[in-house]
Amino acid sequence: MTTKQITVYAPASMANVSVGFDILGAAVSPIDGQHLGDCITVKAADTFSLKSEGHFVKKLPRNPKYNIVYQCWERFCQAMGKKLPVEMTLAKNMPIGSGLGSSACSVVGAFVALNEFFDRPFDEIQMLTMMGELEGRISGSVHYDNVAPCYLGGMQLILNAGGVISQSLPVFDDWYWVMAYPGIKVSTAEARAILPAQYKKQDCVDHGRHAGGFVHACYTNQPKLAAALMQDVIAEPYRKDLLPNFDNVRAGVAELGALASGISGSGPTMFVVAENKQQAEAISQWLQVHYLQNSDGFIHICKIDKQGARVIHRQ
Ligand SMILES: Nc1ncnc2c1ncn2[C@@H]1O[C@H](COP(=O)(O)OP(=O)(O)OP(=O)(O)O)[C@@H](O)[C@H]1O
Ligand SMILES: N[C@@H](CCO)C(=O)O
Repeated sequence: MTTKQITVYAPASMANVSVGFDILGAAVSPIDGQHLGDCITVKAADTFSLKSEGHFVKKLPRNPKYNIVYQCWERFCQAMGKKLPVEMTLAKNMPIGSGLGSSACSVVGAFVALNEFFDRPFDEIQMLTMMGELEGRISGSVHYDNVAPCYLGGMQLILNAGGVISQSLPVFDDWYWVMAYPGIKVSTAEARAILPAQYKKQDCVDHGRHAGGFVHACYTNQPKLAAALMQDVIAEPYRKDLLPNFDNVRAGVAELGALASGISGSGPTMFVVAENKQQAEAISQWLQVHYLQNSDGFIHICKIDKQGARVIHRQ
């Protein structure tokens, strides 16, 4: 008899996308088919256990109870009203504190794997609510701009009104997203703590124009206008010093024809938008030399991942 087992892949995500601090995020996956995200397996067992493996496992908390996957299991059991004896395995393929939604990958992967294993007791809203809660424990406040795209795929606009948490935006299918992780860590909680508590009126007006204009450009299929509006007056001016040589790197990729560039989530990963594959490859090579800081760093040429978290193995 085979033991019931499910493995879920939860993709990386880029929160904010420059124009939508805490309200916009997109899932991304490399065009070469590699997995950029965590994989979580849930298997039938007599007692609960959690095992972690993968390239970035050494960066996880030593005590498994501090692993967010353990806390997701506890929260899922609480929602089910009973302790669920399963063996969970986290393949930690994402660097922590990267700006690629590493904790969101673990949170989404854990909830989706448990929900699939127990034949979907929870609907999309219940799942997203629990995911936001768990992500909030780590970063200090509930924001859905990593968990929603990682779970649902595509580019997600966080609405949080009228019983709706998030809905997808149309995306520009031609765009390539070059994601460059320099290999250093930026803590989300710390990158949030350095932001001002209040903003000038002109910044609020510009932010509304950029965010509203970007959504309009997506719906009216105007890629050049959308790219021109990808500006961040909320986080980037305060966070850019956390990234290595941000202004020079941005100027360098612009010279290579990049349509836009910015900080992925709270950094230090940078995203760069290229209008074709050849340009994406040239930008990737340039970033390899000018942005990566050590051997942990990497660059992936990505497309928006429209599927989001998915079962990749079931038995
Ligand atoms: N499974 C897990 N994956 C990632 N981080 C975890 C996990 N379990 C616990 N943590 C802890 O959560 C914190 C995650 O920090 P942080 O939010 O800065 O990283 P992140 O999720 O990678 O950020 P970002 O969303 O910018 O990629 C770290 O202190 C880390 O030790
Ligand atoms: N919107 C969040 C995402 C963190 O990954 C922030 O920028 O702080």
